[in-house]
Amino acid sequence: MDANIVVMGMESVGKSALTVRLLTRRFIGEYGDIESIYSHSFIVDGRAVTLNIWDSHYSQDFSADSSLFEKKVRWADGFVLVYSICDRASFNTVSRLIQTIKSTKDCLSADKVPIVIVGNKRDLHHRRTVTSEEGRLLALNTDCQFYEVSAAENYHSVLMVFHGLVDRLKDAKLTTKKPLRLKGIVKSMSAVFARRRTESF
Ligand SMILES: Nc1nc2c(ncn2[C@@H]2O[C@H](COP(=O)(O)OP(=O)(O)OP(=O)(O)O)[C@@H](O)[C@H]2O)c(=O)[nH]1
Repeated sequence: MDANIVVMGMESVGKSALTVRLLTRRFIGEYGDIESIYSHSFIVDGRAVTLNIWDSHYSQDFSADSSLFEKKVRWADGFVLVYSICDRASFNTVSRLIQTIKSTKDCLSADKVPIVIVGNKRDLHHRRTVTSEEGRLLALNTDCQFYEVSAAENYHSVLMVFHGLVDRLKDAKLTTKKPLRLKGIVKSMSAVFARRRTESF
């Protein structure tokens, strides 16, 4: 299976940290201002899966950025929507994103859009402002999957997020590959990963 994934959420919630964790198993702390599409292959239930993962920038106003936002949404087969458990505004943003994504996708398939909601920075529980129950409830009400993770502390939980999304993609009966049409916007990774990119992630 081959699928396009967009990672979205407000600034500083840990979108790059999650993506880089999946790709390299590492947490490096600072990620700079990179927006890239990465290709990552792994085996899920004995089956090879390749995900093209777009670690995307957040735009305050989806409508101001509507054409790019729409392009991202249409390109994507599945979504990882990230908030920080210490930042309520980022949680509210995920809720808005879900509605906007569902209304941007075709009406017929809107209910089935594979979306995983991720509450990140679980290690900062002493600064928590969004409870786990709120995350779970949002997922329940919007027919999404929910995980709380710490990209800083744990690779396994991040892997589970992407496995969960693959399950959703399978449920949506996605089996065909779409070409990576947005290659032109791919920017080079930071020096940290430039070396690693020659290796297979
Ligand atoms: N404590 C903690 N810090 C985290 C975690 N994930 C990310 N961070 C930190 O949060 C900050 C933002 O992380 P990024 O991965 O750059 O966040 P982003 O959402 O990609 O941010 P933008 O590129 O600005 O949209 C960095 O200082 C990270 O080190 C986490 O799980 N726990």
